[in-house]
Amino acid sequence: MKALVWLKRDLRLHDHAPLAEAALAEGAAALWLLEPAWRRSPECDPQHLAFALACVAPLRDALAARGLPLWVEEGDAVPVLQALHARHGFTHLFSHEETGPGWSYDRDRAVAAWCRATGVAWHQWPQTGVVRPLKNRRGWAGRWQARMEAPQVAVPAGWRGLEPPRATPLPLAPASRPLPAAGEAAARALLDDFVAGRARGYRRALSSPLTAADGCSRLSPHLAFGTLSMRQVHQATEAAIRSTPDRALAHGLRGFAGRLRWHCHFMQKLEDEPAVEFRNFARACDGLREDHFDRERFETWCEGRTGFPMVDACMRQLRATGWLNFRMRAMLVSFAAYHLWLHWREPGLFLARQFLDFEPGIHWSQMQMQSGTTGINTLRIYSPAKQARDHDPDGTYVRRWVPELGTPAYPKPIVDERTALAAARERLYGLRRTAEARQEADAIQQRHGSRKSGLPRAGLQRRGTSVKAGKDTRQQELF
Ligand SMILES: Cc1cc2nc3c(=O)[nH]c(=O)nc-3n(C[C@H](O)[C@H](O)[C@H](O)COP(=O)(O)OP(=O)(O)OC[C@H]3O[C@@H](n4cnc5c(N)ncnc54)[C@H](O)[C@@H]3O)c2cc1C
Repeated sequence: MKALVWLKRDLRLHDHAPLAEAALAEGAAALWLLEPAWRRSPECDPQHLAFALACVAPLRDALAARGLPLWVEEGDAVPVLQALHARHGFTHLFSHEETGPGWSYDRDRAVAAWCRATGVAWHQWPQTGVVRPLKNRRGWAGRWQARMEAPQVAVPAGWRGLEPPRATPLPLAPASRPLPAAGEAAARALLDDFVAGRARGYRRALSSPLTAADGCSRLSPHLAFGTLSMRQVHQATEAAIRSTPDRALAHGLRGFAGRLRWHCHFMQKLEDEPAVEFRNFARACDGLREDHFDRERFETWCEGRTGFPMVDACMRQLRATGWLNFRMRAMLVSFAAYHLWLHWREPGLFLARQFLDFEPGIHWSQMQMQSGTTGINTLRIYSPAKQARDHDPDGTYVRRWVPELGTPAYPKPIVDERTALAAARERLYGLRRTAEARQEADAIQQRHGSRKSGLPRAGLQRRGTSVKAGKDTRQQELF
């Protein structure tokens, strides 16, 4: 057997089944592809490229030290694989499963066809809790648990390289904004620091943009690029909970542990229904906003100049840093969807480029959830003024990001909140009351709703009338 390990969003040495399997081969190499389809895709930003390459560089060194060459190639998957196959005659292609955007789904189908035609055996391993293929959600949580508790895959002592590793220069990719430390060692240090103490204030810190940047784990880019496996994060968290005598730390860690499940729970939705990247979960919502897209409003929102200080502060923080906490992400989307009545797709693409941690399964599910198009969750309209009162009571955060507030340079509100929300509620509640929408909601819940959440079974009523922003911890109950 000659093996090629295709590294995708799994840029690590540890807990890596494809790399471990390749250690059994008589000859092996690894490949990381800089794909034009990725660079062209509307979700991709230079920060993603720069971060990925900063993860690839130390990984290539670590693999080379154990005899495995990591080739970095620019090009589409099939022609690159074809050329490498012609040169090295690999018999097996090893990779992790990917739950990605449409372009990666199409590319995987093309690669599968090429493998079949060429006689190369392509083996893919799961690396999260996402189950492929999945008939329904029964037993999903138990499977997630079993996967996360399975022993981590050991790092092989070495590989028999198809050729000696060479340190050719990596492509240059200037970042569009400052990046956090990249690579497996940085990811591990961040995880260790969090579970050893920083998680103590997690539950208190996560909602306010003043405290969340330090109080949250900040592991999301590492999970998105795979410098850590979900299993590593889960096991480190559970080990810390078991061993710490500090009850406050254990409490914080338990809150964090729950969110790790959400990661995979949301990704599973895209795996099960890839089209939700492009269209509404609830088809009853088709046509609701599509024909009302106001580009000027959209651009004002993107620029952080809506005249709603909390919204603008969050947008400006996000644009400057590539990260924002969950509650404020939700508020930005709710504002775009309800106050500005914008369909979620374009705002979602814009945000995908801003989020260093862009993870399609979470992202598109959340975009739709916060826009009220999933058909099953409570409509959640965030009041920017209330979020400011609750999470930035003395205005420190807003002043930091909107220094011109209170001067003529700051714009007037782009919409009248009361009128905009009244219109939004009327349209959405009117729609939800229809028999078709209710029937469809039952089907969506059967397919995508969490069985552990206590959601009503099909046929039993969902409420769907609340307009308050509740606690983040109730989020899973909603979708
Ligand atoms: C509109 C919108 C879009 C989002 N897009 C993304 C995205 O592209 N990528 C992404 O990783 N997260 C996304 N999230 C979820 C969440 O905001 C981020 O995971 C979190 O802010 C990342 O910071 P952290 O790692 O410090 O999180 P922590 O609070 O420390 O949580 C740890 C991990 O748990 C998972 N997690 C936490 N909250 C959620 C959640 N609500 N849903 C699913 N998983 C969660 C993430 O993997 C996260 O890294 C989105 C949320 C919203 C409202």
